Amino acid sequence: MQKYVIIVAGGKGSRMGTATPKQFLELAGKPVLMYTIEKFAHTLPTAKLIIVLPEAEIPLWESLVKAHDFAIAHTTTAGGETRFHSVSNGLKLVERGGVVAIHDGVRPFVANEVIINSFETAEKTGNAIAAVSLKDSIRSISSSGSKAEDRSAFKLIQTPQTFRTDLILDAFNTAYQPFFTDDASVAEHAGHKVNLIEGNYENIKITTPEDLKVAQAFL
Ligand SMILES: Nc1ccn([C@@H]2O[C@H](COP(=O)(O)OP(=O)(O)OP(=O)(O)O)[C@@H](O)[C@H]2O)c(=O)n1
Ligand SMILES: C[C@](O)(CO)[C@H](O)COP(=O)(O)O
Repeated sequence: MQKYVIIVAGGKGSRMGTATPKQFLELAGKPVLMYTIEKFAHTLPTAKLIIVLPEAEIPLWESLVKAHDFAIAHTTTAGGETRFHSVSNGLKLVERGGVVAIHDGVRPFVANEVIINSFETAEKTGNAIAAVSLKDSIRSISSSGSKAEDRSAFKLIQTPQTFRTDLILDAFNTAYQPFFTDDASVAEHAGHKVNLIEGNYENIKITTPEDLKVAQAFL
């Protein structure tokens, strides 16, 4: 089966608060997005890599590719208003009959084993969604205050979220809903049972400034 990887890097990074979107910020002299692409390229050398970028930042990416002599073959496409729209644009470059991992460009520390397991599981079952258990206590919040909850009833959801391409192409053939915060929610909305696989705790989503300090430590 042909393997595809869609790396979504079409966001603005508003919570990071930097003028340059976080996916292009450098860690030890190299943009975050290059680390993420390298991880997939080295783990799955035959996969087709599709990188979704903010339309206005495509020239910036092209200049970074030149400046860093970045030689990994990939196709770029423009993102959309939300992550759902960016994934939809990436899926336009994917054929039926394959398997596709959808991964956040700002999660450079995904483990090789997680990537491999996600493809093996998705090929067998239709989908594989990386997740980890909570380490902190949790409380639900309501107008009357807060209440302790059973953390074993919850998981933190990561990417990659990997699917047979027929399943996810059909699932994304729907109107955007605000609760589509990831690809699993789109597949579930289309009636599919979501299969969780073990993620890795280093696989943080670089979102706010302190995450950059953690990322430095993981290099
Ligand atoms: N319209 C969008 C929004 C997000 N993403 C990508 O989805 C991933 C996870 O999103 P998030 O961390 O929320 O990134 P941003 O939307 O850029 O951040 P913020 O919400 O702080 O603006 C990121 O790699 C981001 O670039 C995307 O491709 N297109
Ligand atoms: C896809 C995701 O990374 C899974 O945890 C997450 O849902 C993205 O959320 P965000 O609202 O774009 O930060």
